[in-house]
Amino acid sequence: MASAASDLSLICQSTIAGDQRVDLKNGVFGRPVSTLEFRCHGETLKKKLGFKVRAAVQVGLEGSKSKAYPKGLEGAFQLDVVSEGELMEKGFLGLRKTKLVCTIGPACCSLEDLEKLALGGMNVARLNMCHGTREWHRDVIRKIKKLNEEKGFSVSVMIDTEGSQIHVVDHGSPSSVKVEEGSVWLFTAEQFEGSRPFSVQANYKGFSEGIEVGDELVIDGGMACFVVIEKTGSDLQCKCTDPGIFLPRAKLSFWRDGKLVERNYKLPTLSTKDWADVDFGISEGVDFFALSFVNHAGSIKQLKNHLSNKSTKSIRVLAKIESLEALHNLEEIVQASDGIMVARGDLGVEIPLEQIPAVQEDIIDVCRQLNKPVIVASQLLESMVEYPTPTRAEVADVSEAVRQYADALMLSGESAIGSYGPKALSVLDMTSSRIESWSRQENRQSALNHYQLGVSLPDRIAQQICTCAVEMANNLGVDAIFAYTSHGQMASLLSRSRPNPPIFAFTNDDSTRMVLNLQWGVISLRVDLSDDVEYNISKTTELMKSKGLISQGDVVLVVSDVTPKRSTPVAVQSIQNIFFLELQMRLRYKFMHVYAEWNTFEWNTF
Ligand SMILES: Nc1ncnc2c1ncn2[C@@H]1O[C@H](COP(=O)(O)OP(=O)(O)OP(=O)(O)O)[C@@H](O)[C@H]1O
Ligand SMILES: CC(=O)C(=O)O
Ligand SMILES: [K+]
Ligand SMILES: [Mg+2]
Repeated sequence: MASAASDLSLICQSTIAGDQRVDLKNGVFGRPVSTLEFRCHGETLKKKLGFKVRAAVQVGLEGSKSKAYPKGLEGAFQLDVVSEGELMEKGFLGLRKTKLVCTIGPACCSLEDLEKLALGGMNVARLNMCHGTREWHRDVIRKIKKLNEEKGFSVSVMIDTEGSQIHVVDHGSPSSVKVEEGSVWLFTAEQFEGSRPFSVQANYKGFSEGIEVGDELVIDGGMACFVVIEKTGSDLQCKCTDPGIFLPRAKLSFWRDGKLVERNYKLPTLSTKDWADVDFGISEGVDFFALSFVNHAGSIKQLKNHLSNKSTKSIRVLAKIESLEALHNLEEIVQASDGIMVARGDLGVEIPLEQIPAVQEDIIDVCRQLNKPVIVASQLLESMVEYPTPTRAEVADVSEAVRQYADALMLSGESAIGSYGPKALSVLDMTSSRIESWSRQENRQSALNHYQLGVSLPDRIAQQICTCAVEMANNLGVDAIFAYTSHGQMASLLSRSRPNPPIFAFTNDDSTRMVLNLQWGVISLRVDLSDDVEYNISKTTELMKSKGLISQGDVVLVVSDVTPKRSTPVAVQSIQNIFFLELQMRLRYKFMHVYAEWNTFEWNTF
């Protein structure tokens, strides 16, 4: 261990040819800090390390018995029952990495149905505020919390706001209305009761602003098409050019010369109803808000600001990318948010469908660069709303999203109103596990084109350490990565590099535990952490062992962002100096937790 103290070089066995050097000499206050160095040593080092790491955990386990644990560490150890069962049954590499989100609706809102979904691997339950009453939503949230508490699940709750969008008013008429070619329809904002033949009410009176005769009106991204033949005031007479059907709340978009007519309706991203839904979500202790029809970073910042004033717990804000404008402002939106949903349903109303696959891949890529979790949503298994098996094309679509390393996949109508919700969930579960395993075998982990996330030195160090830790974990073939993390930052940085082994994130913060549910490859556990990392490692290893979750010979790589308390008081006059030293300690400290696993235990073993 002592050898690490003065020389801050991290030597990492790597199969990548050539030297990789990360220079941290820019330093703090103009003084050099140190150098992290990754060297490629080939087979010799690999063997040696492999053996020592293996020996290490065994020694760690034996040695831990004689240690007195600090107060607090004896407490709770919460791993959700589903991950525990999966781990027992399939081992570390059998744990699914891709997370699953289910939309809750009338078909799955009983306690029994929710339990079935939880058992089937639902990580996050989504409530769409477009549908259902306040009481219904409250009831569902409470049932999920009850299941978590009483049955040991760890299902997070997401509220998806209604947002503002131009659509057809639902008059409670038949679930679909046929549109024949050549038929002429009136589109109006004028309110009427019940259904009127060949008349459609739009939900917003400015729906036809800027629209001209000759423009194309597309229903739900192509369910039916019209051409505008007459405009009187805000009313439009439209003739059907491509027959199809109207579904309830069908969405309207206008096109001219093959391009979307982009109009600024000045509709708020968060309406009065949305704000009321947000406050309801806060009071019910939800974990995520997914903000519909985000167009720029401002609305995300506004909501985050509101949450930091109103909520005692940390609630994450996801931006739904479902408009052309959002695509124009993608990077600033991703930066401002805590995660993204690729909302392909509404996105397909604003961009041609054939562009969706490429746009999806681009969004996922930006999210990984900027280290934000991303959900791929809508129509993944649409045919399963009605049928018990998916189409081959749907399975291919799911596989593609997994292969692109999306953090999570989402069911909408399949679980909310379909007859085969749990079956659809198991299709997602099995398909993701299969593709993940194939990706590992094919060694398809593409090196991240490393976007520098942090600006400050500690942030840059954390990023380098996590990237390197994942490379080590993959190259050494370790069984699991343990991360000790208060706010989840370290766990998320590890997830960003999509390691082969699962990441067990031990956290002392309940909300961190729940929000990590959306992060690829992370299994979060609630434990009482000490500020002594050595004890954290010994204790959690022992607890995992006592539950039969790890055994002799397993190789675990440890990363920690829980830093020790300073034992000496800060002298104000030499504050610069102390900051410098502290940072060095921190660097050394973190560094040692990637490194220490072989260095410390080398010392223990021999
Ligand atoms: N709470 C609910 N109550 C009744 N029906 C629901 C509920 N949630 C979803 N649904 C049904 O499931 C379908 C798919 O759900 P989804 O959440 O994708 O809705 P959506 O209306 O397409 O809107 P969004 O664009 O916000 O996702 C909806 O069209 C609706 O019929
Ligand atoms: C999920 C959603 O809102 C959409 O796909 O439009
Ligand atoms: K919504
Ligand atoms: Mg939508």
